[in-house]
Amino acid sequence: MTNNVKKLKLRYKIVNKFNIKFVLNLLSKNEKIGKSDAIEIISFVTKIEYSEVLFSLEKELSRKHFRQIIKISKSVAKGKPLAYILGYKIFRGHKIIVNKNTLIPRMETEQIVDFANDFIKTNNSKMNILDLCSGSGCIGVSVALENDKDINKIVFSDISKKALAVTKLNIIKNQLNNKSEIVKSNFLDALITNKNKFNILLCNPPYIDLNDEDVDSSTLKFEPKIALYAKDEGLFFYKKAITNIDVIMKTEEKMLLVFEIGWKQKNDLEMLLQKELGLKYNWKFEKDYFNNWRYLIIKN
Ligand SMILES: C[S@@+](CC[C@H](N)C(=O)[O-])C[C@H]1O[C@@H](n2cnc3c(N)ncnc32)[C@H](O)[C@@H]1O
Repeated sequence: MTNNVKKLKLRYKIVNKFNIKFVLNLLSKNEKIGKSDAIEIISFVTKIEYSEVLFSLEKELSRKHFRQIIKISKSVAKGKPLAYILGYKIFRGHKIIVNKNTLIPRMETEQIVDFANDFIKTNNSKMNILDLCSGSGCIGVSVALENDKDINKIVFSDISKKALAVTKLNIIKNQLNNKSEIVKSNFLDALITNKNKFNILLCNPPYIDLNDEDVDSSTLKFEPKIALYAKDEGLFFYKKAITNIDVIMKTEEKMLLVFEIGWKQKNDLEMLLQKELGLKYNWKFEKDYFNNWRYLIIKN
């Protein structure tokens, strides 16, 4: 027997006996595949719950599953976001459907839901909520799932028909149809025309300056440009929202607005708020878990 055939036979033998531990080890050798991605891939292919994968290390994998895992891992190693391959992203523990027409929900954005949850818990009345620039709908869906009884209605709004189709899938999958509405709108335009008014506005708008060259290459290559960039050094949508608070919010009741912001935008936004709002409403900025200024919060 030649050496090569021996090697092949040996490989075949190994490849027929691999378990999850072996595959995790194999994937960990590629620095472009994070551990959580590796677990997510194994979970997706084997249908073992994500939380159970590390308790199933001795479980043997079929050749078919092994091949699928390797195929997905190769795409991830080449830079394709895992969420687009799997068709979902876990956001606050909720499985959110995504595709190439929606931004992949980010960890930073999860905190917006915390601000909303705190506000809802300290106010008794049933809330009307706007998820503005909804994309996949991750923010509004999470708020609805986490505050079942205290919500009257959630409006999901975006300019992209294709993104709103994904929002719709997430609403249906989570059985939120009876309290959700979808409005296609160029930012606030259609909402204002419809005379919609809200207690809570949550918004992660496009906020990258058109001239910013410091954008992650995978984001640039795979995620929709319309979800990323905004005019006026990235401030365009904040300006529009701030100057329309009285039109879009139920200012006679308790109100909350939360915006995700770029980590370099706090100073510019402070000047804008001083100019446009003065002392009319209270505002503050909060940091994310990475210690970056990430949220603008406005209340009455
Ligand atoms: C940064 S993404 C946020 C998506 C989602 N809320 C999230 O946090 O993952 C911004 C979203 O704004 C939408 N968008 C861009 N321009 C818009 C406009 N003029 N009016 C309304 N939505 C817009 C994009 O389609 C995209 O879905």
